[in-house]
Amino acid sequence: MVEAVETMDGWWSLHDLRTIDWASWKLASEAERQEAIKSFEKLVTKWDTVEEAKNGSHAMYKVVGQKADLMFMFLRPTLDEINELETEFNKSKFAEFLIPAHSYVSIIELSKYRPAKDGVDPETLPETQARLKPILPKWEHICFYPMDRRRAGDENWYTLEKNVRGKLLYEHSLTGRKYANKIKQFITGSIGLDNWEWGVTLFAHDPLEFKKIVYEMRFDEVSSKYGEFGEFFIGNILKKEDIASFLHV
Ligand code: VOV
Repeated sequence: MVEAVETMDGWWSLHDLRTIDWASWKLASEAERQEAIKSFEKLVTKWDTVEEAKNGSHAMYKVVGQKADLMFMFLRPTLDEINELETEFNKSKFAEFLIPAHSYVSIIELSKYRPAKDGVDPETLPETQARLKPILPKWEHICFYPMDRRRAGDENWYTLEKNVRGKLLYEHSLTGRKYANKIKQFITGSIGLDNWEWGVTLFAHDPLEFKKIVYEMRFDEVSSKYGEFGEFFIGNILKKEDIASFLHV
């Protein structure tokens, strides 16, 4: 029987995408719009406080294209906290002008393909803990997409021996390392949690780097033979201080 791989699981994650109902936003009174903006800013301040206390993290982006207008990525220690956060958001004045566009539930995941060094469980290392409970970068651009590992005929990831999968992922990591300082990647696992097996969230200063890394990785065996991809979402950062001008009509 093929051996599964053990995973190290960190903070829970929610990608929450919303479309702004611009028609009702424009029909609202100026006082109502101001109330909605204030409610949104208040929430962001609360999320910032959680992040400062290192009890979670968030990212907030304006989506390019018509799939949504806003993309949030929330990280919290428990699924309950994720749920509380989205419910509080849904109850806010601002949410009266938002239409859910898409959501994705997963958990920050690292896998244990490499044998433990000197018998030390990697999960106990501070650097691993920092990667499992990361503070998301506030870089200018985000790219999010879900993916699966193929399970078809001879191209079946789940019938490959663990050491073969480990080797293919090691080769994948070599391509990834070329993008150090250009791309920050967060892999969230969603097997048993959502429709795809992993979520890939990338941050970049230059959005062209998304195309470059994804293109180059398409030729790595782990992607060319065993990668299946879902919808892509691309966004530009929305800073708290720019909320009012972004929503100005
Ligand atoms: C920015 C660079 C970068 C780097 C350095 C990097 C490195 C690594 C390492 C070392 C490992 C394995 C151990 C672990 O940490 O789990 C992984 C794992 C993984 N990756 Fe990756 N990846 C990157 C980037 C990166 C990208 C751009 C993609 C999308 C691939 C594409 O074709 O569109 C991706 C996917 C994944 C996935 C889905 C997994 C989990 C697969 C599984 O079967 O378990 N990844 N990845």
